[in-house]
Amino acid sequence: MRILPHPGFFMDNAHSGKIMSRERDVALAAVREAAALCQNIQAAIGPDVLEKRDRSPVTVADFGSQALICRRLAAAFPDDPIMAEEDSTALREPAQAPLLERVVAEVQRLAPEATAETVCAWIDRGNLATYRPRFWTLDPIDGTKGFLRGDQYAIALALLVEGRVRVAALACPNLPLTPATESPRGVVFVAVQGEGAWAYPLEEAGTPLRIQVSATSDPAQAQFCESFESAHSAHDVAAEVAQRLGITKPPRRLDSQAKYALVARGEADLYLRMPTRPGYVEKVWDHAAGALIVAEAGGRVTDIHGRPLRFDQGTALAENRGVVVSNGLLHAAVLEAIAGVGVT
Ligand SMILES: Nc1ncnc2c1ncn2[C@@H]1O[C@H](COP(=O)(O)O)[C@@H](OP(=O)(O)O)[C@H]1O
Ligand SMILES: [Mg+2]
Repeated sequence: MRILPHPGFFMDNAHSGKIMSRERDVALAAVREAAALCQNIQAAIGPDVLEKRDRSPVTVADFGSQALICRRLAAAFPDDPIMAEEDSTALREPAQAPLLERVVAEVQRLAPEATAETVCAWIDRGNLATYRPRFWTLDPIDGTKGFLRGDQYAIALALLVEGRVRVAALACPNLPLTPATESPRGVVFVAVQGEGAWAYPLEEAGTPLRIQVSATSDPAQAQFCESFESAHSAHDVAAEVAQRLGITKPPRRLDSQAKYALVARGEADLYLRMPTRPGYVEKVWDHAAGALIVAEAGGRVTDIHGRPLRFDQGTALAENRGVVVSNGLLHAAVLEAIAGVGVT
């Protein structure tokens, strides 16, 4: 694969750190394999699925992706618990037998030994719900709505040790490898704490590229991104914050943690996730991988009050409210604007 140069990237063949290298390699291979399953399923989604509001393709992909990743983690790190989004309870109900059959058939394309029983058992390896000193967190398909629309989605995997994200792998099958317009689609972002953030081609051949956040320091020049879905992030509130900052560029709206990736590689300067309803609490698997990738690319991640994200509270970010991601340089100004708008 041809790697297209871009000012936000630089090549580095010395990407061979030993710390966590096995975890990194396993995580990368696992999300690549799950991405192949998701791509097979997304390619077969026709307009009828959207018209009928048939969520079954994303359900099959969600379960299949989780099964494949948990299978790989179980083989490589049998003692590591996994906090993942799905569990097999609904899938095991007799009425769901046709759905389970579809999941098994998709998984078998990549893991021929799969059976209904092993698939359910792999999925249920992801049932950790409480804090552990070392655990993995997984969103098998982040951005389910984007997946169904044929837009952006991600497969997000992270290893947490003592509440800190140490390794992250984020596969974005529909995101171009680089921001260059002619770039091929499909990229995996990988970060190990202390070793920078890297963009790998989704397919196995190709050299990883180191990524960095932008150098934008004037808030008025900032490009921000936010959820496609206004139910996940208050677009009107973000617009008020943007106005206070003097931002004139319209927001880039896309699903999934691909938003973290855009900030990490300097394609966007900010990602704003403004709380919508009082009761919603963000989930660990929706942020852990993206947060390390941005931090290792030189950026900053906090909640709307400037607090670091707490990944030691179980499945929920119970101590946080909303999320603010920036290139670091803009962070203080954004938090001030949020406070000025009175977001709570
Ligand atoms: N009211 C809400 N506020 C914020 N996030 C929400 C939400 N309801 C659902 N979500 C989360 O938003 C995620 C998608 O984020 P985004 O809008 O950035 O694509 C969903 O993940 P899934 O797609 O894995 O279910 C879900 O966990
Ligand atoms: Mg998610």
